[in-house]
Amino acid sequence: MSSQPIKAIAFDLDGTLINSGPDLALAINLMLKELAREPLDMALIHSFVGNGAELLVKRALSGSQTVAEDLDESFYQDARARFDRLYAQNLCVNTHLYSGVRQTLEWLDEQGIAMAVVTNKPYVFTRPLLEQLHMDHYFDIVLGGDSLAKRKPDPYPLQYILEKRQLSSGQMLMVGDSRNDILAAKAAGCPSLGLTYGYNYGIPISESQPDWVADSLTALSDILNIAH
Ligand SMILES: O=C(O)COP(=O)(O)O
Ligand SMILES: [Mg+2]
Repeated sequence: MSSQPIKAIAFDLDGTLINSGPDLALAINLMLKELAREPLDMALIHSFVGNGAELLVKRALSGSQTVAEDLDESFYQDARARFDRLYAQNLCVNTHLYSGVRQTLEWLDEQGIAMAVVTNKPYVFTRPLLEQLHMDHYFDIVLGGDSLAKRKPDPYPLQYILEKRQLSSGQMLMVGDSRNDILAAKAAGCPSLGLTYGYNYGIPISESQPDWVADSLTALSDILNIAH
């Protein structure tokens, strides 16, 4: 456990704050339909989430976690353009905040905790999604998977925020559902909370050994050790 008080939190988005899996699956299956391919099972598509849109689309076209070696680049580019259009049209059909998220963000805001979003989702989808879900005002820093030169599991996005906020790594908590979040936190020297309900390639988040594991974001009040 961090010996320093937590002053800031970096939140992952997909599978942590919002249940975006249904709409990601919707857009992927609409893309496959346009390509005259069979739809994929929603759980399988969810297991492809975590490394951003490029790998999501490439995995979907391959039908597996491992991208097919013979996947044609121009076929991918065509499919990706279709996905980008279809996901932009369906960002918020079934996407919603997980239970306890809004109340927890509201409470953290009241406590003066500085909050950022660090997602691997392309930025072009991230900002409109936060706005459509009326949660953009909680975050003064929002980084998409393509906002900086490197993305999670690289620590660079977290180091970028620490630098901006003039904080040491022990003062910022990373909260996420994927091993990429925990790997980024460990590499940056930040403490981490792993949530059990999101998308982690079908693997329990505890295997990544975050400092804390919880079933709900409301656990943050205990972790931050501030009287609620
Ligand atoms: O879009 C993804 O692949 C993952 O997004 P996340 O980093 O918010 O979980
Ligand atoms: Mg996630």
